[in-house]
Amino acid sequence: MSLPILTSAPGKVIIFGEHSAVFNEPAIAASVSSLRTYLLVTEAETSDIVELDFPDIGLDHKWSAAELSHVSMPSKVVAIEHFKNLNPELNAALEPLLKSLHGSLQYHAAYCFLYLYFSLCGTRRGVKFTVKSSSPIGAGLGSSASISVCLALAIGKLGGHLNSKPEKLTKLELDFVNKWSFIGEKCIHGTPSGIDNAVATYGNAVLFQRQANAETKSEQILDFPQIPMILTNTKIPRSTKVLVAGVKDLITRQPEIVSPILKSMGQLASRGAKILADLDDSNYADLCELIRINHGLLVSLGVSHPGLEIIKALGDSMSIGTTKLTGAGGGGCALTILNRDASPEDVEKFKSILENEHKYKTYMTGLGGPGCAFMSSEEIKENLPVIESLFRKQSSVSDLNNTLLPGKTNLKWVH
Ligand SMILES: Nc1ncnc2c1ncn2[C@@H]1O[C@H](COP(=O)(O)OP(=O)(O)OP(=O)(O)O)[C@@H](O)[C@H]1O
Ligand SMILES: C[C@@](O)(CCO)CC(=O)[O-]
Ligand SMILES: [Mg+2]
Repeated sequence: MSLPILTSAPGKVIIFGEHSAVFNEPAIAASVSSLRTYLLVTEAETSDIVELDFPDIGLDHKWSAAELSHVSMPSKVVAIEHFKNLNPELNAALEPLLKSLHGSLQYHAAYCFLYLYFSLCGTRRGVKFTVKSSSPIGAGLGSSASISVCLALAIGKLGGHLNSKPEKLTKLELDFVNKWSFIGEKCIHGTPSGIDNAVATYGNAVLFQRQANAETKSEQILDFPQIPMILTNTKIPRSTKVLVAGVKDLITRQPEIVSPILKSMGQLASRGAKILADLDDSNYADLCELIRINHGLLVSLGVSHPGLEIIKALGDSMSIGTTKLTGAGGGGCALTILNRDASPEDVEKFKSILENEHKYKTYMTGLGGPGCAFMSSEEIKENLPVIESLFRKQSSVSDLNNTLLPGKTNLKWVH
């Protein structure tokens, strides 16, 4: 596909089953309609470099043709070969390209990019990749999966793997994006379950389960109910990679105790899926009860944080709803499912205490909605000045959403 290329993918909220999903238990997640990542691929200033411009994490890096020439492409573009273990030769070859990057945010984003770039289109030079996100980064709402999906789709197109139909992404193409974005997630956090990239690829909501043979089973939940919910970002930084590794260590130390907890979490997700398929006044309290139990089990795995417990304690003491951490925990976000009778005044008070006293950020966003998408080169070219201005450092989340949010603007996205 010719340049420019523009891709997008949503963030997600895990309703049931974070952490247990990594250990092959079922889990439920939904895409978040208004929190998305966008990737623009354009010609670089010179024809012999590859440039990353990721202003959200302060990364602007150029690799020269000479540096890139030391890495050879893996011989076969078969995702399954990278599934269990990332390719050790490619990893070793990428190390010198990554050594000047600062901190884990930049390192992991660039590693994910380079791995997909060399696997899917490694000889192309003179390209610049710019990423902007309206989703908070490293906060439990699937930012790593949404950037991985944007990269897998754009690089898949650049490498000529995904150009079968101009007017839609076929099922096979979505499966390709899902597989390669899972590999991108592996670069970012080691042992992902694959639930985040599945939701970011296919959209809507999924009942997901990783299989023992590393394959995944995800059932789309098309009519996901709009559960009245507040998402609160504590802004406490954390890393999914570190938290997932911590749970693995705990299982190794306490297998008899922790394995049944993970099993219980899987049961919560299965039971939750049945309730969500038929949610009404009669079973709403059951849903809230499952949410409360899931949070308690996550606390027992050691992945909560005092900052998340503030949200839970406030929600409980105001009797406004039921709170559970979402995503990997350790900071980041919690969701509060509002009680049916929560008054608008109480909801406002709850949000205002969190925002003003604790300096947290709250969101009320719809769940479900489109997965990954791209824009045709013609559509981008017609709107290039506007689109390029959005990818500059100073553009805000509302600028991004006002102009680019799929389904909400006049620009045509292809799904
Ligand atoms: N907009 C972005 N620009 C650059 N890098 C990003 C962006 N969004 C995410 N990333 C990459 O994703 C990493 C964050 O991934 P991490 O899995 O820790 O958090 P998360 O995906 O937001 O939360 P969770 O996995 O719990 O849902 C960052 O370190 C960075 O490398
Ligand atoms: C913590 C975790 O379960 C969810 C992160 O959003 C990790 C994963 O499933 O990959
Ligand atoms: Mg992540």
